Amino acid sequence: MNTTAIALPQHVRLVEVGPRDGLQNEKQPISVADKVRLIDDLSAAGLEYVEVGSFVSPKWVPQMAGSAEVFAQIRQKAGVTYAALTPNLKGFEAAMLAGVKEVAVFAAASEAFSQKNINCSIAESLERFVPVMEAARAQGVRVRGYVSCVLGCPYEGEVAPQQVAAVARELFEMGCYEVSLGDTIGTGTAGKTRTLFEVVGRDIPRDKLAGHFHDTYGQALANVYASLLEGIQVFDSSVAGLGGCPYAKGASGNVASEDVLYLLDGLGIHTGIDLDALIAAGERICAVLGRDNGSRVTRARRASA
Ligand SMILES: CC(C)(COP(=O)([O-])OP(=O)([O-])OC[C@H]1O[C@@H](n2cnc3c(N)ncnc32)[C@H](O)[C@@H]1OP(=O)([O-])[O-])[C@@H](O)C(=O)NCCC(=O)NCCSC(=O)C[C@@](C)(O)CC(=O)[O-]
Repeated sequence: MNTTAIALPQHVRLVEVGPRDGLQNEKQPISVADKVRLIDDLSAAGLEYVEVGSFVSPKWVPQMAGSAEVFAQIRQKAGVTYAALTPNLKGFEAAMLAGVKEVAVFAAASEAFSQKNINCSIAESLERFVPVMEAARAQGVRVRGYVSCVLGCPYEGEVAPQQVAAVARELFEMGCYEVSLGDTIGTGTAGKTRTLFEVVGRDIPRDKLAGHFHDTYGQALANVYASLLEGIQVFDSSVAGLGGCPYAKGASGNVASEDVLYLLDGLGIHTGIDLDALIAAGERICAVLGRDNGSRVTRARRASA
């Protein structure tokens, strides 16, 4: 592990995945109006990137079925990227019809998770992405890439960083402008996170990598900090810590956006996001869902108010 001191970045971009990763696993129906309100609250709070939904099979992830309607109704703010997940060409075409300007493809570093999540092997998933990348290039649409299970798999256990690097490299070489490394089940620790970015960073410039940490084992903020030390400047997070993965039993939500923002604010790192507005957005959606707020910062603020 390279432990040489690295200057922390002055600016970090948060990719808000709450409306997609956060809500995709909710069992109760959530109205289009509530999703739209959440997304509009998030952009108003200063988030520059919001993952709005997915164009996946409604049989697999029913909660994302209304993504086209959500796209049609959000108030698109200038300078904000509104993205969607597309697992194949069918999803990409549906996203284009809905007016989506940026998409994400998602692969896994573990074969078993790939089968459970998208019903194909890693190699087959990468083949499916080729026509998506071609269509995206032809239409001037940017594509972000995800790799799941980068620090552990619910079915296979340990995942070697070299295995993650191989999948990430494929995504990058096929044209993903950024690859987000997902600790899907939140088992990663700070040391493993640093090693992961050191290994993947040999093939892909670090300013083309992002960290995506779930907080199942309470390690997500430590892993964000470890990633900052490795020169990573983009993090996926979910307002109020919403979420969990339908194909990773027991996985909790992403690290709460409010808590990451508190960390970054404390380090003097600029994000352009207003913490109070973000807290209000999280409280509002939690009231709609009737669930506890997963942000420690919000809970602490509430307790001291
Ligand atoms: C990938 C498939 C579609 C393969 O599913 P499949 O069953 O192998 O696909 P298929 O091509 O055989 O098609 C089966 C049916 O699905 C339809 N279909 C086919 N494609 C689409 C589409 N795009 N949109 C809508 N419908 C679609 C297709 O038309 C057909 O419909 P039928 O004839 O049975 O009525 C399926 O497995 C799927 O939708 N999986 C979704 C998985 C998902 O969304 N997981 C959560 C997101 S990933 C994640 O959360 C991790 C991440 C990114 O956050 C990072 C991390 O934390 O690790």
